[in-house]
Amino acid sequence: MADNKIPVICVKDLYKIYRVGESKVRALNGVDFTIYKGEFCAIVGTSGSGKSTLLNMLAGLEKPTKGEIVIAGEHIENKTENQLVRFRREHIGFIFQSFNLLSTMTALENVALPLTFQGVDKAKRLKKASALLDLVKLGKYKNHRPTQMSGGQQQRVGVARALVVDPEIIFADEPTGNLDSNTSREVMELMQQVVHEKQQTLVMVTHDNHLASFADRIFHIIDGKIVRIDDMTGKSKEEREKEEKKREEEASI
Ligand SMILES: Nc1ncnc2c1ncn2[C@@H]1O[C@H](COP(=O)(O)OP(=O)(O)OP(=O)(O)O)[C@@H](O)[C@H]1O
Repeated sequence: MADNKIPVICVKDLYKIYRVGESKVRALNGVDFTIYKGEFCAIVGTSGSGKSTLLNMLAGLEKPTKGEIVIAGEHIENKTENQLVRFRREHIGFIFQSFNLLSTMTALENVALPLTFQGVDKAKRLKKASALLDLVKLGKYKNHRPTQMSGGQQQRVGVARALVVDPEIIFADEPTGNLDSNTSREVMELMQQVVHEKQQTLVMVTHDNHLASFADRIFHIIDGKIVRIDDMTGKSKEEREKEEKKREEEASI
């Protein structure tokens, strides 16, 4: 990460309280943090800890009960639905667990699709999509449809599609949930490399400590609160694995 840190996501005193009948669920219970340009951050926690709620708030898909969210310099908590649609289109890329690729389109067409919405002309769209598929090492699969590719290859198409519009910020929700461990590692290393090269900002939510260990910083969420942030910046793969093992041992005590 650069020395001059540029804040990209600032969250202040964030609460999300759901009412279920007579009772209240504090899905987010006072969350504060800042994420900087060029960072890969993982939000890790068990099922029901509040990860998806937090990601939905950051993406403006749900309104907080209380608190502030500033993304790329703009407060998003008070934006209208139309403003949010435009905001997401201009600043944010999404990578989901289910790849959400269109089955009737080739890999190239799937990756080029988001550029259509930006009004980019066809020749440019295909050129850019092609370069992205080369980047995710799918140069030979440009004309394959999703059903003609493995799960890992489809996920890499999903990564290429999220990156094709050069989003400042990428949100990923369990991005390798359907993949085996080797393919997961490949996808994570790819995301790590691309985010650092392009100085984008990646926020990933996961329940998996091993996946989280690929991040620069790991935010641990329990019962709607960030209880600890581990800084892994500059640590080697071996050091990360050692720390992950230590965390697992601590968790089992
Ligand atoms: N729409 C809703 N109405 C009521 N309660 C909700 C709603 N959405 C989430 N919750 C509750 O808020 C808490 C946090 O849920 P959330 O989905 O954010 O957890 P999570 O960490 O993403 O879990 P998982 O890994 O299982 O997806 C849980 O107790 C959940 O039951």
